[in-house]
Amino acid sequence: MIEAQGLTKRYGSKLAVDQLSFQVRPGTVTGFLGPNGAGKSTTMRMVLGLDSPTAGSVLVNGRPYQYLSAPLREVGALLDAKAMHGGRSAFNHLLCLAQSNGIPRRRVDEVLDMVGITAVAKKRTGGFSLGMGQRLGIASALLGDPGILMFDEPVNGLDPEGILWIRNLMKALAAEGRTVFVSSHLMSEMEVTADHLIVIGQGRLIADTTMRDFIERNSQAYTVVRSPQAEQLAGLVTAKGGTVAPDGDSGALRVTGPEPAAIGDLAAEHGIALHELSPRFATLEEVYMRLTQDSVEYRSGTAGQAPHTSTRGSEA
Ligand SMILES: Nc1ncnc2c1ncn2[C@@H]1O[C@H](COP(=O)(O)OP(=O)(O)OP(=O)(O)O)[C@@H](O)[C@H]1O
Repeated sequence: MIEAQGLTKRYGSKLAVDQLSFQVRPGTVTGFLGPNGAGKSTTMRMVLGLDSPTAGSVLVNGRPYQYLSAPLREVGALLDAKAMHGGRSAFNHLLCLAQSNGIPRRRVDEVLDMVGITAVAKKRTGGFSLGMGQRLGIASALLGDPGILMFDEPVNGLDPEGILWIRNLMKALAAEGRTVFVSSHLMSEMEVTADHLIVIGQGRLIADTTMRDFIERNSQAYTVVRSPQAEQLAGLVTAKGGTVAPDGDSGALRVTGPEPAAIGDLAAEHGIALHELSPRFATLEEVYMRLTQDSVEYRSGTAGQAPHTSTRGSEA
């Protein structure tokens, strides 16, 4: 468990983290989202004692990081994949870490195997690709078999196979009961990986909730309905208080108000054939862009445009 209480970090006149309070719990993947410069890395550095808070506190398993007797066995982190000695081999990099933390040598082989870089373990890390570097960084995080794992942008530089691997790894670590705290700018990836979200903007907490709640609360669900008797159905839905609009130029209707089941029942009662009845929710990206647009520090000309929607099961 990671617990931040009134966590604040000021760099000169810049308030990078502003009274953040949150808990990251075991057994789930918690996504940490926020625009560039929102304070995610600063927060993660404070969790690891690499930066000290200006005010407030952050505890790892109930204690400040500095007071953990075997830190690598309690929390493993991937913060900056390039932060390693390029002249050393992957094996030696991990061995040094293991030896200085009382971790047995065989664990080095285990984590090399887990992240799939055994074949290049004796090569100098200076020649590693970004993806191999990420895997080695993850191997370092896993070395102490810690109950808490923190990953800052872990899918950076990974190919689709690598991204899928990281997704499954994070889910598996959480399913083992570990605390998994991960930041990413890849919303589509976060949407299928994280169960819980902590969203910050300009150092302040914007949301701390489940993925499902975050999307459902902050977007209006609607149903796409396709029927050869669309006009008749539209009249019936409107009479019941629903709102009907064309769904783009697809010929389908976009119905807001009644649940899909109620629309289906209404159609059946009146002998209206349905060719499609699809519940739709906003994507995480769409909701995120809307909620964080006021706290974006660096903005390009097209940011926030062209929202997309996704088809999700009605249970989503
Ligand atoms: N050592 C530092 N000295 C001065 N300002 C800093 C320092 N570290 C971070 N900042 C500032 O604090 C703010 C938060 O930065 P931080 O790197 O934590 O954001 P972030 O959410 O991780 O951003 P990104 O998504 O771009 O990695 C930014 O405005 C940044 O410029």
